[in-house]
Amino acid sequence: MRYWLTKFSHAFRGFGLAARQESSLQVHFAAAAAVAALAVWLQVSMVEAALLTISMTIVISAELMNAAIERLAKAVTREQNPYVRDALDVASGAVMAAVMGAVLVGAAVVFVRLA
Ligand SMILES: Nc1ncnc2c1ncn2[C@@H]1O[C@H](COP(=O)(O)OP(=O)(O)OP(=O)(O)O)[C@@H](O)[C@H]1O
Repeated sequence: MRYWLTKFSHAFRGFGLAARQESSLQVHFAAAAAVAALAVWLQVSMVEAALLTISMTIVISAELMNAAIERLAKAVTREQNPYVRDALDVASGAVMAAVMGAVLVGAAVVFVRLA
């Protein structure tokens, strides 16, 4: 039991740290809140709400992984390094892919509701 409590405390520490320090994560939180408000206003179905929730969770998870990779990169070297550059850019690409998917899902839900 103590093992799991320790693991959760580490996870919550990481989440809180990223939430405080990563401005892009704060933008995603604001966007998620706006999407949630829009979903309530549009009275989306349970399935649509689940799709929106999964999409937003993927974006926030990708942003957390990106923040983790940025910190690891800084720990590895402060010098210019082509592998570090590729790793950081691929991590940013993962966030961009997640955001594009979430925008598509959001647009589809809005289209279906307003059509
Ligand atoms: N050590 C490095 N070697 C080579 N390229 C790097 C290195 N560090 C950063 N870069 C390049 O600069 C880009 C921005 O890096 P990073 O995200 O760390 O910058 P930042 O401005 O501090 O970002 P943030 O504001 O999100 O903290 C990376 O995507 C990568 O292309």
